[in-house]
Amino acid sequence: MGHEFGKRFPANPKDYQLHEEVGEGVSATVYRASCISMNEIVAIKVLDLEKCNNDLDGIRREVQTMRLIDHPNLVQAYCSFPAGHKLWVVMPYMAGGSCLHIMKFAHPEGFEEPVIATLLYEVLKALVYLHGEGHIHRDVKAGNILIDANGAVKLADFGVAACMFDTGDRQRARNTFVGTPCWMAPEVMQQLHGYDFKADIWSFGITALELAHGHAPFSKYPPMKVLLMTLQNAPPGLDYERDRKFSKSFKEMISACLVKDPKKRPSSEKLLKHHFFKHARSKEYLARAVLDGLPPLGDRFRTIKGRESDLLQSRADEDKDQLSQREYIKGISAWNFNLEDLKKQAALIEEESQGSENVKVNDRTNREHHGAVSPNFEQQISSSEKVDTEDSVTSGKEGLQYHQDFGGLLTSAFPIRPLKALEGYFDVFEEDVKETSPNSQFAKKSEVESIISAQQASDEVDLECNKGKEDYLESSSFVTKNVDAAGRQKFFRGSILSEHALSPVRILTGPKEWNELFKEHQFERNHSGPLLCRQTRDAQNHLHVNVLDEPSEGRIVQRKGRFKVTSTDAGTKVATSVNPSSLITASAGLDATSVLPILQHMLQQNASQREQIIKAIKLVEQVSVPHVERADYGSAESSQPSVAASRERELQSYVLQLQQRADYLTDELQRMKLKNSQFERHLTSLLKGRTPNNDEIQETLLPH
Ligand SMILES: Nc1ncnc2c1ncn2[C@@H]1O[C@H](COP(=O)(O)OP(=O)(O)OP(=O)(O)O)[C@@H](O)[C@H]1O
Repeated sequence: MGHEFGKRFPANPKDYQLHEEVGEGVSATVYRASCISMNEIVAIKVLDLEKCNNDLDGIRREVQTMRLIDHPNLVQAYCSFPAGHKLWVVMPYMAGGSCLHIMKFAHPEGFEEPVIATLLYEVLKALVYLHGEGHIHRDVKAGNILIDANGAVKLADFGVAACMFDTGDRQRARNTFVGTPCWMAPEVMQQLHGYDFKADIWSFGITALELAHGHAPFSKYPPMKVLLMTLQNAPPGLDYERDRKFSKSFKEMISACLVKDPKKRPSSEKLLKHHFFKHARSKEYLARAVLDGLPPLGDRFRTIKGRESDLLQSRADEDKDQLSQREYIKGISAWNFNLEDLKKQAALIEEESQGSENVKVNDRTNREHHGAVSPNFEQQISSSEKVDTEDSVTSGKEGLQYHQDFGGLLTSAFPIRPLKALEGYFDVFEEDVKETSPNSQFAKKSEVESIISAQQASDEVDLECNKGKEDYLESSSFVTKNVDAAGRQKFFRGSILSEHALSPVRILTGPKEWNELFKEHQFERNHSGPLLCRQTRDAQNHLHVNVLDEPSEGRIVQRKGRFKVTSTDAGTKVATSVNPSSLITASAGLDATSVLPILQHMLQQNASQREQIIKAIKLVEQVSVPHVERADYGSAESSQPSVAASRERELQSYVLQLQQRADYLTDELQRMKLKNSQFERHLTSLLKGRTPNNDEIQETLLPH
């Protein structure tokens, strides 16, 4: 093949002498080497086939692409050949190393603007060529921008490059989840409509920020959180205040690249004409500005590696969320996701507000300048910001707040099917994704869905059944009245037990009332059918919250096939309480992956409590009837009025007690039913892929 100067490089390991290591990726180690016969320094990338997870097709593609491309700004392969279990790829030696390494070594705060303009201009020329040839690079980042001893810039690493002209399986592969999270375009994460070369433009914009700051946006967060933040936050950008040293044209160029709608991003060709690139300078300038005074690449590589291993050592005992930083230091890449790490990191995702605060401030500025955030994302942002507690009263507040917290939590944590985005890349089974997807579009007719619809149907019947009780409920003192903005009366039923102490006794004056009560509760038994059915099925499917499971690994809050999310934090909250209201409070602080199982757990709790109440009512009925009969019999038999009177008083007091108990149980049952229907409505609306609005939330709080 031999591109350079028409030379043909030998395809035999014996013709090369490996020197020091100059770079390391997940699947490969790069050495400075000599081609003995040609007396030339080259770089040899030694790909460990065993570490490549049998992705031989991927390797073949990488090598093929590297050999076919022919552009001064792309690292070409001179030749490649097997050596034992390894594959050697011979390529030009880029003595300056990667921009990431240079930054780590000498520019931790990033480069000056003229350097950035020069680097990016060269990279962009490479992209124009690649895109023109129908390739998407898919891994544009500082770690893949190499500089040679003369200051020439080349884009490297075609490990995940894809061809736009691929069809069939290869086209499907093109639409999979590859790249490095911080640099990955939202549409690549989403996998809704596939993506094209505009994905590289997004990564290019992120790389610009990386070169400006020394690190990519969100780089301190775990990959899973990066995904969520990229999807839900407005695009990152240069801050008009903090990044004052950078020009307006630089800020505008980045803004143009980091538009969430790929259609609104410029093509590489168009971007090349951006006035920012007028600041680009010569390779001589770059060599002077960046490489002067740097030790040889091998030495730098050793120093950086040493520093990193020291850092890793000193952080060995640190908290798990430091993991992301270490990943970044290692140079996290498309190929070095550790599935176990990722799962753990996923479990560590906390509520966004804290971490994304800075970004959001910045985002606002960006949004003003972008004006191009897709409506979808705007909606996601605003829905998570939506909070309105004005018309809630003490008892209702708790429930309303919960609904808002819960809705917000889910909206923010599941902006666009994160598991769907991970499908095919991590070992998340298709059926797992369907099961967990809040959007039923991805599920056939999921079990949860069918249970919900069964429950809804049963709720409708229940509404009919409860019509007659409205008066009773409204007159009850523990139905808290409130007036909404439209002047309608709203009723919030509190769940505080002390309220029941104040509730008026519902006097059951005769067998007719007892009968009615009995009928009502018979109906409740039917009503609870689907819930019990769900409990059984859930138990079979291990969908329940395993409160006491696997303590050594942290609590399992979700077990889905092989995808297991663990969270010590969440687990503690779940484990310490089985009281639904405390679960509600706890859930506000949980990561979203754990909310649905908690909700299921609460529903199960409600169902079993309901069953207990019904049993208790039956017991009360059985106990009370013989007593009444005995009273009648006793009074008929007795000829002594005083004995009869005292017996009657005794019985009356007993009946009263039973009535109070029955009342309490009825109320309890009502509350449980109310809670159930709230949760079910929530679940239904979540399955329909939207957050209920305030009216719907309030409606769910009304007694039925
Ligand atoms: N031709 C070269 N000359 C000098 N250094 C190189 C060359 N090619 C690669 N490197 C160095 O080796 C590192 C790893 O190379 P490369 O990115 O190709 O490996 P990889 O396993 O594909 O990496 P990744 O983990 O990013 O996928 C680069 O970041 C760079 O620092």
